[in-house]
Amino acid sequence: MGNKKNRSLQAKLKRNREIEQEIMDDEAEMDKEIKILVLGTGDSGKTTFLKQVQILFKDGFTENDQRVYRNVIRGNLISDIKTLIQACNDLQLEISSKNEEIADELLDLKDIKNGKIEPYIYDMITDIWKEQVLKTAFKRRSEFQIPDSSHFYFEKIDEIRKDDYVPNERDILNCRIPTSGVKVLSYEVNGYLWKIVDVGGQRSERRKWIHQFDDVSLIIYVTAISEYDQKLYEQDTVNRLHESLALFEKTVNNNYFKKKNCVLLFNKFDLFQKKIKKIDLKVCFRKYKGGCNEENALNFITKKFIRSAKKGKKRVYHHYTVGTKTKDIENVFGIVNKALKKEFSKL
Ligand SMILES: Nc1nc2c(ncn2[C@@H]2O[C@H](COP(=O)(O)OP(=O)(O)OP(=O)(O)O)[C@@H](O)[C@H]2O)c(=O)[nH]1
Ligand SMILES: [Mg+2]
Repeated sequence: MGNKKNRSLQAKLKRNREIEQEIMDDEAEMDKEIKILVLGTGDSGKTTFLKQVQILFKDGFTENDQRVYRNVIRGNLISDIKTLIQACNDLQLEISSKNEEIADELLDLKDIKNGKIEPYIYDMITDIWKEQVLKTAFKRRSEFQIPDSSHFYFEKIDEIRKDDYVPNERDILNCRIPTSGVKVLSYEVNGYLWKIVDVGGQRSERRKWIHQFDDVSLIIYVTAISEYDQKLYEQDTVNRLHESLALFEKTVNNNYFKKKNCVLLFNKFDLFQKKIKKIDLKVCFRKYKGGCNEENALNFITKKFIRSAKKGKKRVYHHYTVGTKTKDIENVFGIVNKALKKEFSKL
């Protein structure tokens, strides 16, 4: 009788210990940190990805963010119009005589950072943007450097110039500020602490990457596939997609990430779809023979990237994205969870 009681007590104690251990394991798992490093060349869409994370997993943009972006958007209006006027001059696209003076005056303007632009300057930008040659220059933008989204802001200048203008999500997602240094976004989801690390992708920024290589759970590599006919901002003799492919190969095969999975985002898919109808991928890859066909071009680029990852324990998941579409990035997290599932069982 006594033995039976004793056995039952032992079993209870054993079960209690098991439960305690399960709770401890759970807590240890909860404390686990998921560090995702977002890499890629400049202008590929890394920071846009982080902005989407802020919308999806944090509370979106603060009033301070909105103020900062408003000032940048206004400042970009000036620097981008100057770039377009200069491009017209360089490409010998003649601005009509009635706007010549305006063009010269705008070219002489200093860049602004505080978001304060005189009304007559907004008027000048509005007038000159009506010039057909500026639009022609914008269409030829692969021959010089200007953000793809600049026309979006010229089109809504009447709203941007208002005293009470507050940029909406779309305005902020399209706004270009090249990253310098490292930015980390942290949040808790599914019982894990997520740390998403954004770095600058331009050549001078890449030497800072190595300081972020420890304890990485996953790499997200962003490449802008629409850039196949564009040259680097840093060196105007180098094709942007060639640079991105070479950097991907170097990154994904780096010893640090040998055993880490990678999610490869073929970004700027919207711009790619428009471009491939007119510009053959041959301008970038001489061996490509698929013509101006979206599927052929996409298959060719996808294979080039996937094949450059050496076979090993890691896996490269790929996905086509429009970085400015929140739904697209939400879908990426389905893949991210899959890629991390082995290590983080709660996902
Ligand atoms: N049309 C379009 N624009 C995009 C897409 N993804 C990003 N952009 C825009 O591309 C520009 C550059 O994006 P960023 O996220 O700043 O690029 P980045 O990789 O962080 O660049 P660096 O900080 O210089 O390394 C911004 O104006 C974005 O709005 C996309 O899929 N489609
Ligand atoms: Mg950036």
